[in-house]
Amino acid sequence: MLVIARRYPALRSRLRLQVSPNSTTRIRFSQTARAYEKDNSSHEDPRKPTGSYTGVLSIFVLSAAIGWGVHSFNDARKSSSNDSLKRADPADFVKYTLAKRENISSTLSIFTLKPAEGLAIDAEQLYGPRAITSVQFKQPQLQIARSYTVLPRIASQPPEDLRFLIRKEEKGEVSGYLHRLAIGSKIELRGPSVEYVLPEGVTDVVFLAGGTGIAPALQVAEKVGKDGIMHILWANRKREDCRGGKSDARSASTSLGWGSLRWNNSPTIPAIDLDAIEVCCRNVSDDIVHQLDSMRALESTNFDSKKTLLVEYYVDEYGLFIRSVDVAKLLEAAPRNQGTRLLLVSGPEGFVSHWAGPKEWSGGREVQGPLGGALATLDLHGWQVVKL
Ligand SMILES: Cc1cc2nc3c(=O)[nH]c(=O)nc-3n(C[C@H](O)[C@H](O)[C@H](O)COP(=O)(O)OP(=O)(O)OC[C@H]3O[C@@H](n4cnc5c(N)ncnc54)[C@H](O)[C@@H]3O)c2cc1C
Repeated sequence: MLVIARRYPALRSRLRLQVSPNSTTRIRFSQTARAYEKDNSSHEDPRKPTGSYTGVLSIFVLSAAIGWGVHSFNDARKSSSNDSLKRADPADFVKYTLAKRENISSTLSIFTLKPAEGLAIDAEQLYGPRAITSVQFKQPQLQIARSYTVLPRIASQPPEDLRFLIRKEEKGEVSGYLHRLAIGSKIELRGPSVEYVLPEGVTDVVFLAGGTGIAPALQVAEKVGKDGIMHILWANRKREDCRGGKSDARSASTSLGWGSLRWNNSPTIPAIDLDAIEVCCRNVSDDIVHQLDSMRALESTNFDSKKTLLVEYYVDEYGLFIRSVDVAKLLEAAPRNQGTRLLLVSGPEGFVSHWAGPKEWSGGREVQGPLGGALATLDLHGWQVVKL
């Protein structure tokens, strides 16, 4: 039965709806508040104050009032957006409203959902510090569900909203249904399911992402942050799915030089000059390329200005494919740090199988299965491979 379920995704999810959802891991947050202490003693102005004390006092009172006002406004915003929402049990479906659907390309859209009935998926678990999570969407007529990976939050996003990158599959039951829904429709979600928990002390990540496999890559990038260096190799069938995306290898070869990146002597990833072979424009301001660019910019503002997030774009229709030889060189070039080195693979079944061999089913759950595919032929020098 499990073999049948793997071959026929629709049946697989039908089975899934009848069993309990994937176990979830509760992760505690340790919130670190940074205090910036100023030692003013060495910066005292020896000059006498020129304004009157009344003037100084009025400015002080005014600033205090504004400060209090801003504080209360923020508090009010927090309580209206978060505190009024109850956390849903991960096993129960909860209703969300489809607030926005932005078409990225002819088949890809970003869905923005808002809680509809005062219940919301537990954000602490969903965006937990080391958990890579997904959420199940229900197709109510067929009573089947499919998993989708939540995108990390962007600056303009209200905290209770959820964003997903969803491909409309040809004859896809759930993805087709979601793409047909009118704005304002209700959608039932449950979760989160924890797909993977990042180990402590990750210093290096290479992420091979195929199509929508970029969603978990974004989650990993956000969680690894500046603590490690991450290299995403993102393959798309069509340029329309990643239009505007510029590879770091290309900019490195022209302006920065590989020496300025942490992985010195880094590989001969082909300089992908996509701009030279196309004239394209971006029409969605909050698309995935934009989100990646923002993360790249954020993560290169560390003290030594070295980039900690690097992205290479590959496009099948232009004959630009990720090559095993490039992956091998990338793994080899990474410094032998003490920390954990992860080689993550995510995307459609065919993509994951090609690189790391198929995932397997065991006890009603999808498990890693043995390492196969192209990566099994490489010398991995201690890199741990994980199929997502
Ligand atoms: C953890 C996880 C996270 C995921 N995250 C995302 C994400 O962020 N974004 C995303 O777009 N997808 C994601 N997916 C994939 C997603 O869950 C669905 O598998 C995908 O949307 C297709 O579902 P569907 O119901 O639309 O298609 P299905 O109806 O399952 O069909 C899929 C394909 O199989 C074919 N097919 C279906 N039934 C049969 C049959 N009986 N015989 C032959 N062929 C058949 C269809 O024609 C179609 O091409 C994720 C999957 C997992 C497991």
